[in-house]
Amino acid sequence: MSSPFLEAVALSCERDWRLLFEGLELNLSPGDMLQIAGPNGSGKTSLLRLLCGLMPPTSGEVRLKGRTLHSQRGDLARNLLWIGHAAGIKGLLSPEENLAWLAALHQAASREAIWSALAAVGLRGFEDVPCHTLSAGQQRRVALARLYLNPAPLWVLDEPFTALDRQGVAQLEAHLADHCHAGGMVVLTTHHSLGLRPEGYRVLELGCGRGGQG
Ligand SMILES: Nc1ncnc2c1ncn2[C@@H]1O[C@H](COP(=O)(O)OP(=O)(O)OP(=O)(O)O)[C@@H](O)[C@H]1O
Repeated sequence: MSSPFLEAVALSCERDWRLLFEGLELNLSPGDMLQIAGPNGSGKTSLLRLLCGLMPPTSGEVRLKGRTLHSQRGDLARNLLWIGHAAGIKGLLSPEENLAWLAALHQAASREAIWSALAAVGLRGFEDVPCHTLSAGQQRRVALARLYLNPAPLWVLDEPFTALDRQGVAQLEAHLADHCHAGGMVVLTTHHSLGLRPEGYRVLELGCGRGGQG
């Protein structure tokens, strides 16, 4: 049997001497969407950071296509797109400039592709204004435009619905579901109840002792 695309094996995470979770197991294969749920401080963001290799686990390991994450750092950018809780964009740069350098971390994008991604998230006409002049929801939309540019199969998203209006939430839900239907994968945290759930949707609840996906 082939390995899952992403797998966490006996994962434990301790921060500031506090054990957030231990023995956590999860796996993702094409088409899957995994929502990490749990109360504030239960370790959702910490888990996403472990899955992206942004910090090491206290014990256990994360495997990408059957191989431990730290042995294949070079492949990570091709396989995984991380969008953190903060929009992660530079206020002095325009949406186009932000997306150009963020895309270049994975694969350079043409100006046409960037403008079309910005149009897809409703930012036509805002391509070249400094991002600090945009509203919170518009800044979030700039970050989310990366989901229209990046070919990585696995998207890891920390609170992606933050600051979006109702139309933005519906559009993002549809885009995530389309990605999964096309064989992509999504891991996300959100306190929002997803209205649109692809077939491979599951929830992993933190904050109730040992981890494990339900
Ligand atoms: N940089 C850090 N250094 C030390 N401890 C941290 C750090 N970041 C988070 N923690 C601690 O780890 C615990 C879990 O934080 P985390 O951000 O993973 O929770 P969360 O479930 O995502 O919370 P929320 O729902 O509020 O976003 C918290 O107790 C927090 O204080």
